[in-house]
Amino acid sequence: MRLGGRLAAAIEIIEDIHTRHRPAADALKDWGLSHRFAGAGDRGAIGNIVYDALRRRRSAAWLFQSEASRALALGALLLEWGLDLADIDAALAKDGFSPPALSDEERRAVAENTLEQAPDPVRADCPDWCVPLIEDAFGADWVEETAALASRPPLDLRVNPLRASRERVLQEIERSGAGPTRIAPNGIRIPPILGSGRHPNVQAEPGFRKGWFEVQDEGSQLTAELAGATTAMQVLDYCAGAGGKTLSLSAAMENGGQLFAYDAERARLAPIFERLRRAECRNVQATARAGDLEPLAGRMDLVVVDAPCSGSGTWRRRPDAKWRLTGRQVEVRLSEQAAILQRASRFVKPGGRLAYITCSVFPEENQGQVRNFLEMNADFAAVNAAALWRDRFAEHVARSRATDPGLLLSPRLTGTDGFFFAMVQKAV
Ligand SMILES: C[S@@+](CC[C@H](N)C(=O)[O-])C[C@H]1O[C@@H](n2cnc3c(N)ncnc32)[C@H](O)[C@@H]1O
Repeated sequence: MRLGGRLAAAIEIIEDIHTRHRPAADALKDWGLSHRFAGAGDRGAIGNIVYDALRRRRSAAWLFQSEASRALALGALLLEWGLDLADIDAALAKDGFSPPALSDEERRAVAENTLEQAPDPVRADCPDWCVPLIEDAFGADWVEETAALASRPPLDLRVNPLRASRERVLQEIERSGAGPTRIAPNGIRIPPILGSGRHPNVQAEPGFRKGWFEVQDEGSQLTAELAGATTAMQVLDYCAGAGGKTLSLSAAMENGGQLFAYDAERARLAPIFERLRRAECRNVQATARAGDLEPLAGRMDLVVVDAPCSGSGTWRRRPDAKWRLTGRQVEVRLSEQAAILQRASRFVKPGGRLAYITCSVFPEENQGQVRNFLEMNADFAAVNAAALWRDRFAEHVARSRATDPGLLLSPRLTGTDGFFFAMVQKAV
């Protein structure tokens, strides 16, 4: 397929996402199944147009003064693919499968509506209702910070030090353009792809099957590092999910101590068993039965709560979620988080710590939640997260944003997904 046909496919898929309110990944998968002639390169390029259109939806709509799927897809090419109108004209003219050529009205709209004149929420590419929340998080920088959440993400890997060194993994994937991450000690980054390119399928590498590395955003790696798990500890990962942080914690514990991985949803936890086996993590017991945790009450050195959240820090990777999210869903998350924090805190021993992590940038899910917890639990006090960061990542002190309590990571500050980290300690 050439660019014209790929553009036509992307328009069809964006239409499907909007009219049927479906996740982008599902719409792309269905399109692939019903267009089996399209190769992997075509599907990758079409996916890039769709995801770019969703990331830059308001900017694209502003340029064309239209919310139509066609405007969003064309906007993606102008805003993210480095093409101009002449490039698009040439691509459409060459390909019989192209959508109709640009109209005079479309050309006039693009000429008249530059992004410099656009209102802040348009340049930030976020829904209006989120603006007060994001402004509260980032103050005067909120437009630039939110715009960075609308950029293409890198592909980050975490090397498993139980199985391999970073140098060894870098050698294995050297053709991918990978290099060490800037901050995380075990991280590898393959930079964001350009245009129609695709990240390599790293999970097909022999090293992946041998447990040398996992796919994990650098921000997730950093929050797991900050939790400070060490060899002899008793640790509970209370919202373990598929185990991204569990694997990091197990490696930090050098397979020593005991690590309990719990998730209330059996299906979410299911992939952890294979991942633990592959990574040769031998200090982990995983369960979805809350009753199994009872003997651990009051005995944990460290409890990690990687709470369910709005996911607003991951909008680079899941831009469709940005437009589906509602204030009501955030409210539901807020009450879940408060309940989980309370329940998980029962397992902390006197003098032990609880790390609270989200992949949200909204203060009410983050420092607001921790403040409420501290108000209701006088036997806990905040640990200085900025000092923890300084101790571990001394060369990168200026990067994270201190909150009260906790700290925030973001694409613009740390080059990672948006993550919040806070630590509280129980009185002895
Ligand atoms: C952000 S995800 C965890 C991601 C995981 N820690 C990782 O690094 O891959 C949040 C998890 O919390 C789980 N969860 C939701 N409600 C819960 C509850 N009441 N108790 C424990 N886990 C819960 C969800 O099933 C989900 O897997």
